[in-house]
Amino acid sequence: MTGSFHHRQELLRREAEVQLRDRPLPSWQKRVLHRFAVERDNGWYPLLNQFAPHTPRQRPDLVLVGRMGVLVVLLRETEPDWEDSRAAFVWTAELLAGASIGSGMLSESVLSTVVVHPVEHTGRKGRSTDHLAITEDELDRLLKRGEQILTPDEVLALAKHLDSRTFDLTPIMWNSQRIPNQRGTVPQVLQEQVAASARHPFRDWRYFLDDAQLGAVRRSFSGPAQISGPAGTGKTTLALHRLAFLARRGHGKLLYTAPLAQVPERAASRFGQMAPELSGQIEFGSLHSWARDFLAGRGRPAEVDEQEVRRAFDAVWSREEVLPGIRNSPEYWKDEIDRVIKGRGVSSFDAYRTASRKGRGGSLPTDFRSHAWRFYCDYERELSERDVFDHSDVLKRALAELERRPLPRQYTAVVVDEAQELTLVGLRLAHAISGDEPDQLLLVGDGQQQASTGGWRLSEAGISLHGRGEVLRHDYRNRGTVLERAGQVEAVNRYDDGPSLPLSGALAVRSGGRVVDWHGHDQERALLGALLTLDDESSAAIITESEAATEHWLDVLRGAGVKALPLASWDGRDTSDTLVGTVLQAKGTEFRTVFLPAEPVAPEDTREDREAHERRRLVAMTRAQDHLWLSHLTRTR
Ligand SMILES: Nc1ncnc2c1ncn2[C@@H]1O[C@H](COP(=O)(O)OP(=O)(O)OP(=O)(O)O)[C@@H](O)[C@H]1O
Repeated sequence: MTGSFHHRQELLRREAEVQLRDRPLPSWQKRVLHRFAVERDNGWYPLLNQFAPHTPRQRPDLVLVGRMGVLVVLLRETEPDWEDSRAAFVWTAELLAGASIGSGMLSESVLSTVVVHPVEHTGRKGRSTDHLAITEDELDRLLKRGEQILTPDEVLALAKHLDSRTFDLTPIMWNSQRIPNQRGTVPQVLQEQVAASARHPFRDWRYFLDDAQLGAVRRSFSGPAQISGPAGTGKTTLALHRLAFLARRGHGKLLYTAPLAQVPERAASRFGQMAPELSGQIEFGSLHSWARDFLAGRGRPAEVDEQEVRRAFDAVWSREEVLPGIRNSPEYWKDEIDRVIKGRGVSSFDAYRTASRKGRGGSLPTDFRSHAWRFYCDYERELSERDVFDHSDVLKRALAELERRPLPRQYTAVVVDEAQELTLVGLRLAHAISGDEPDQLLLVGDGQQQASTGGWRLSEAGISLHGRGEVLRHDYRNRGTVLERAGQVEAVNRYDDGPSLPLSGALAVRSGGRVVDWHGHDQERALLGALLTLDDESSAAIITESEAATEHWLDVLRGAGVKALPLASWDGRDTSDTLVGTVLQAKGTEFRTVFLPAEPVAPEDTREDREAHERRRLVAMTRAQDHLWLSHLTRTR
């Protein structure tokens, strides 16, 4: 066996020698090419640049397609400029842009650039932003180690695609005409993969996109744009791919932000799994932390003293007279200040009287606005007497500062995820950060998942989409049964500025799944029982409405000896602990199994409260990939 293996290798090497004999290549390059040609039997397909060794500086000398992806190879005596290695990458990526290989469209993450130097090279080696530099004696490291991303059929399809797209690259040691396709039709391949994926995602989001996603990744927008689509349709995935795509085509900074604290942190961790070499080019942070750092950088106070702010609010609340006909909870009034008055940047009673309360409707008593305005003025007085400011003030100040003196260097792109949670001031700030170059601001969101109340129209922030809106519809996360149930939730979309699609219109990519409706008295026992029967590979979370319920369930789990972790302190990495947290903390997450216990919730006596509650329920349910457990507690009297 070993003998015949070596014999075959020797045969291939000799064949390569004959094929390359007339090429005026330096001997070290020939050695490298022979080595690659021998790998043909291990599923690597080499394509040589027809101009090699006089390959134009910004082109690859060789492209190698294999199960571990596509290698853009530069054979160089000295280290190439980063612009050259990037250009070689982009050139190859553009050739592959339209390649559809059964399970989807290929993302650029399957490509990587490698610079191979002769063995005597003494210069820099290792990984940089733009390439991996090695010497010829380290080729094994490249060809033998690594994750297998592509099937043999896909490898061949890609190699053939490259061969057919350019005269610059020619197959060495293989002939695309002579190798037939090995298996069935494209949809058949896809179906097989979906069916075979009972446990794991059937395709890796880092390498495969659908055509709507890929179109939006590559599309050149001539102004602010929006990506929408129901839960699980890959909006964040698309945004991350777009950032990588843009990062590879420029050297400016890019920003990914969201109006929620944990979302950017988790996105950063996903981006690190996809394109770690580009991580330094992209800033990930919440809009508040961006505003705070920006103000601090300009020498302006920016830290919010949360406790003092709470005391200021409580002081006003304790003096509050009950207003008949309106919900008298501190949360309601806090929301009115945060989302409507300060959130919309209203600065006078006259402006407030006529201000839109989009998404904060309900029939209000006639003197509601004057009452609320008085409340707000009292609160502001309390803040200033304590010499503190709140989170809304931080956004407002950052916006004012940016209008006074714009950023010295603009971002190449600004992505705002969970955009439906922005206040109007937040939206204006995001717009101001993105500057006035077109193609910079990308809003990513889904109105049906808006957890907070209140809203705006893009035009109020001077933004118009002019058709620059993409809607995704294939749900990659929720299995059919879970999607169907979540689609029944009446989550009213109050954010619908651009085109959108309700969850009930989404198409489940994966079928199956299970929804358990539990009825009974002792939900702690029932939930624990169900949790303990899950197999070890299942990631599980309990999602609650309130912080109090989160605390309760953490106690229940720990009391039963189950390892539990609050969602608020989870960094998004795989864990065997059961995660517990509120819907807001669960934004942007997903788990194989999700438990939704019943809990006493505050009476919802306004329409907007009821609507927000339904939307939060939809968010919670759509965190489940395979299995959803819903409690319908029969309360004992
Ligand atoms: N083209 C794809 N191929 C395979 N998996 C995908 C693809 N696009 C997205 N996914 C997977 O689907 C899941 C949902 O994706 P993502 O979080 O980007 O969706 P989303 O629309 O931002 O969701 P939500 O609005 O609910 O937060 C993730 O597990 C992601 O990896």
